[in-house]
Amino acid sequence: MCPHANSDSIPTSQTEMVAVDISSPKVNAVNGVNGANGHGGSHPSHQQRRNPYAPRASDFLNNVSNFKIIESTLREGEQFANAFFDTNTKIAIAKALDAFGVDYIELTSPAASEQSRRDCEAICKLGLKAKILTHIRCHMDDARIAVETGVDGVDVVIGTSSFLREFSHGKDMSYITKTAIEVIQFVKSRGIEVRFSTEDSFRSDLVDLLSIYQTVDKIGVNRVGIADTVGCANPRQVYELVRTLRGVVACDIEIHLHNDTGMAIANAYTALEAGATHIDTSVLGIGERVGITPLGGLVACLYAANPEYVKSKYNLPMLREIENLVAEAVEVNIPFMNPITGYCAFTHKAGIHAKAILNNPSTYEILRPEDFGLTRYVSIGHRLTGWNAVKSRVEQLGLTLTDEEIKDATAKIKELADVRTQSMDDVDSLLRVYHSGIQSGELAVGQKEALDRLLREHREEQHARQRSLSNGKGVAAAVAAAA
Ligand SMILES: CC(=O)SCCNC(=O)CCNC(=O)[C@H](O)C(C)(C)COP(=O)(O)OP(=O)(O)OC[C@H]1O[C@@H](n2cnc3c(N)ncnc32)[C@H](O)[C@@H]1OP(=O)(O)O
Ligand SMILES: O=C(O)CCC(=O)C(=O)O
Ligand SMILES: [Zn+2]
Repeated sequence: MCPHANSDSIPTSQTEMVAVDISSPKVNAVNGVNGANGHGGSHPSHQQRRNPYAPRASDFLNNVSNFKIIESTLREGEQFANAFFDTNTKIAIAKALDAFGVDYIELTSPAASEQSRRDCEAICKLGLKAKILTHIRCHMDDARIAVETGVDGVDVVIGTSSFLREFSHGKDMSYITKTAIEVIQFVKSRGIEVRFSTEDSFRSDLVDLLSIYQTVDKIGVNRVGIADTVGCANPRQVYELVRTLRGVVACDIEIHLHNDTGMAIANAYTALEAGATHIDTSVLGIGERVGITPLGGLVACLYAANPEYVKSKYNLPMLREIENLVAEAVEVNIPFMNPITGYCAFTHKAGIHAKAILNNPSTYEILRPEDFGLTRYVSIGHRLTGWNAVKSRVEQLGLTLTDEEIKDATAKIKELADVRTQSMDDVDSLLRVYHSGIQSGELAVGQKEALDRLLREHREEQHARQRSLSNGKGVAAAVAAAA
C-alpha cells in the first residue's frame, strides 16, 4: 500500500515498514504542528525575512511568484515513447489539468493527423478555463490548419541551431525570419495569440537568436520561446540567456526545457529568476527521450519558494490524481523519488529525524503533505528507530508506559529489526505484550528473558488461534459441501 492514502487512520497493511501516521488532529495538536512554528509558511514574508537566500527586492526581474504554466502533456507528452492518447483520454487529461489550474494547455499539431485535428477541435469546444494552444512548424500550411481549429493561440517553432538548419529543415536565418513574420502576422490577423520559438536555442548563435526575437517582438508576437531541445543547458546558461533576452524584447518569455541531464526543474526555476514568464511542463515530465520539466516537480520547487502563491493558484491535492491518470495512460509507474507523490515523499525513517519531525515537521520537511492532500508518516519498525518515535506509537495505541519502559521496548524492536524489518503488526504486538507484561507485573525494565518468554507465548497463542480458525473453516466447508 502506498503510504499516501489520504486517510487519518493508522496504516495496517504495510509490510516493509512500520509507519506512524502523525497526521491525525490529536497528534498534530500534541506536537504543535498547526501552531506558530513556521512550518509551511503561512506568512511567507516572515519566512523570507528569516531566510538569507530568499529573493531580494533588488531581483526585480524575478518571476518566481508570478508565472504561468503551459502544460504540454497533450503535445510534448504525446511524443513520449509509450504515449497513445485516444480522444477520451485526451479530454480527461485536459479537464484534469484545467481543474488543477494550469494557465495553458498545449495540443499536438492538427497537421499531424486527421484525428489530431479532430481532437484539437473537440478540446477547444470543452469551454475550459485554461487557454488552448496548438503547436506547429513555422510554415503557412500548418498555420492555416491551426487557426481553423478554435484554439486560443498558436505556438510556432523552428530550429535555429546549425545542426537543425543543416540536417532538419535546411533553411537559413533570412528564410526563417521571413517565414516567421508571415506566419505570425497571419495568426495575429485571426485575433488569437501567437508565440514564436527557436528550437535548439542553446546551440544557436546568440546574435541570430536576439536578432530574430527582436524582429518578431516588433511585429507584435505575444511571446517568444527559448527551447533547450537537447537538454544541454545548465542553470547559469539559462539565467544568462533569459536575462539577456529580457533586455531585448518587451513581450512575454516562455521556456521549454528537456531533462536529459536532470536539470529541467532547476533550469525552469532559474529562468523565472531571470525574468521568464511562462514555463512548459508535462505530467511526470513525459516527452521526447526523458522528457521535459515535470509539472509536479516544478510545483514542488515553486511551492518551496512561495507556498501561499502556489496554493492560491493551483488545486494541489489534484496533483496525485492527474499523475495517476497520465501514468496509467502511458503505462508507467510513479517513480519512487518523485517530488510530492513518490512512494516515500513524506515518510521519515531515522530516529533523529523522527524525533524532530514529531516535535515540528518543519525540521525535515519543506513541503506540507496536507497541502497536497497527502499524509506524513514516521517509520519505526527498523534498526534505525529511536525511543521518541516508539513513544509516539505507544501513545497512538493508547498504552501507558514510562520513558524508561519505552526505551527498553525500543531496544527489543532494534534487536528484532537487526534480523529483519518489523511490520506494523509486529511492532504493535510487541508493544502490547510489553505493556500487558508491565501491567501484570510479569515484566520489569531490563528483564530480557521474561520479555522473550512473553513474546514466545504470544506467538504460540496466535498460531493456535489461527489453526483453530482454519480448522473451523474446513469444517464449515465440509458441512456446506455435504449439504
Ligand atoms: C522539438 C520538437 O518536438 S518540435 C515538434 C515536433 N512535433 C512533431 O513532429 C509533430 C508530429 N509530426 C508529424 O506528424 C509530422 O512530422 C508532420 C506532419 C509535422 C510533417 O510530416 P512530413 O511532411 O511527413 O515530414 P517529416 O516529418 O518527414 O519531416 C519534417 C518536415 O518538416 C520540415 N520541418 C521540420 N521542422 C520544421 C519547422 N520547425 N518549421 C518548418 N518546417 C520544418 C522538415 O524540413 C521536413 O520537411 P520536408 O518534408 O520538406 O523534408
Ligand atoms: O516550441 C517550443 O518552444 C519547443 C519545441 C520542443 O519541443 C523542443 O524544442 O524540444
Ligand atoms: Zn520538447
